[in-house]
Amino acid sequence: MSSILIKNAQIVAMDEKGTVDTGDVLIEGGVISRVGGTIDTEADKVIHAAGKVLLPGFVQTHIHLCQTLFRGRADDLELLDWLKQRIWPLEAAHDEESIYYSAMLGIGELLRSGTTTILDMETVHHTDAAFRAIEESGIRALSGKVMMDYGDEVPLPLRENTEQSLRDSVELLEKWHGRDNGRISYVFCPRFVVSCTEELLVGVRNLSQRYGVKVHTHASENIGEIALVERERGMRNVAYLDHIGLASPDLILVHCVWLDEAEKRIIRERGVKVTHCPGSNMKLASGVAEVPDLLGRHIHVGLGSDGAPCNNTLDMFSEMRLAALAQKTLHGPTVMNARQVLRMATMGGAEVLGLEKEIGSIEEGKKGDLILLELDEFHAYPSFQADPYSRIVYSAGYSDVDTVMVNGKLLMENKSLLTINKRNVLREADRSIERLLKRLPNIVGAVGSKA
Ligand SMILES: N[C@@H](CCSC[C@H]1O[C@@H](n2cnc3c(=O)[nH]cnc32)[C@H](O)[C@@H]1O)C(=O)O
Ligand SMILES: [Zn+2]
Repeated sequence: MSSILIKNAQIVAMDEKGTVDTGDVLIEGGVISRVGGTIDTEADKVIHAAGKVLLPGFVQTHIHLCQTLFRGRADDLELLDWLKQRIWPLEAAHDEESIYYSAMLGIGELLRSGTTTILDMETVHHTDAAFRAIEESGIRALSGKVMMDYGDEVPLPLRENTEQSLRDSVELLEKWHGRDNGRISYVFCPRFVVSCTEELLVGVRNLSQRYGVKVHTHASENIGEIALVERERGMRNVAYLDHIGLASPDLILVHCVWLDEAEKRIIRERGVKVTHCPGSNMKLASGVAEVPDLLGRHIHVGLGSDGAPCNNTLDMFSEMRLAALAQKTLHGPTVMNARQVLRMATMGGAEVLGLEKEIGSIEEGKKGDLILLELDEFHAYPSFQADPYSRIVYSAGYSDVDTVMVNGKLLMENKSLLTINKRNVLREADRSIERLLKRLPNIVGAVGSKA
């Protein structure tokens, strides 16, 4: 049984009590076995962490690894142009290799900046390649192929047959769900109501119940979407999802910017989970989700950066900052304080994923998903009696993360990734997007070379 002993860290535990304490943490067999005080024991590895901050790894509850290769290729566009002229054609041009490097590029960025768990929505095809990247990298992930079987504007290569979409999903589920002692999970990912038939959504509901697997979808991101759903399905978006039986504790809705009172009640009463993506919502001008209101209703809300082309980083520090500042602009400076935001980035995300007993805080019995921040820098000083939450949320950043572990396995040490060959991934990401852009005109004639 391998063990890691972390010595003299400032432990910001993110437990219910809000423990902040300087001391040692022992991880044995991938699990946190002791927290706090001085632990004098032998360990396979000892990390001297004096002056560093020990945190639970960040949990991001909405990512599109398959879109990391499209970073910077869909900026400053109207949302539907963003989606239909750029993202869908680009996704349609993916092959196994480009999916793999898109995922590796994204995971490299996520681990480098302290994210240890993700909820990831892939594209229609080649999802095996994303799972391979997830498996090799060591990140904790729930992932699934996107499902879309409806809509004239969906490019043909992405437009699925209903039965086939369900079958392909189950095939991936049977192959990947529960891999590596549950580090990898499958999740059903119908893209959003506007691109799914009712038959598909009901099929997803039945399979989710049969296999005990979660469902993740975009919902109520923009005004046009909810109007379209209301026109076509005769109900508001979340009300419709409830009507067809999808609203349950296993449903994770991302965005939820445009909810009415009845929909908020549905979410609360059915135990539906919510993901907030402030960077994406601001960049695509979707609106500002009513997060303080949702939290006030005891709805579980996690944070995510969405795909690289609508953010454009996958950095949780940036997302935390935006989550706080966006609400202050609207509701005054006292809402969304630093501790609340950090909770959303850790325990809040764990609750959204149903993993609150396993990750999200530093407590005995939880998995060794931990990060260390090295804050010995101008931007994080003075450190004298500094409020740790303020320091982490408002001052710290991407490059301060220096150690990352998942399941007690070191994935980054001294700012160097151990499971990902950075040089190779950067080079192959460039080659992959170059080849993908060459394929693009053949796949979707309508898309110009600028895409
Ligand atoms: N990041 C996400 C979604 C971006 S599209 C943003 C929103 O546009 C919505 N949408 C898609 N097609 C239409 C449409 O034809 N009219 C109005 N809204 C749409 C859709 O529901 C989604 O919430 C992704 O990569 O899939
Ligand atoms: Zn998204």
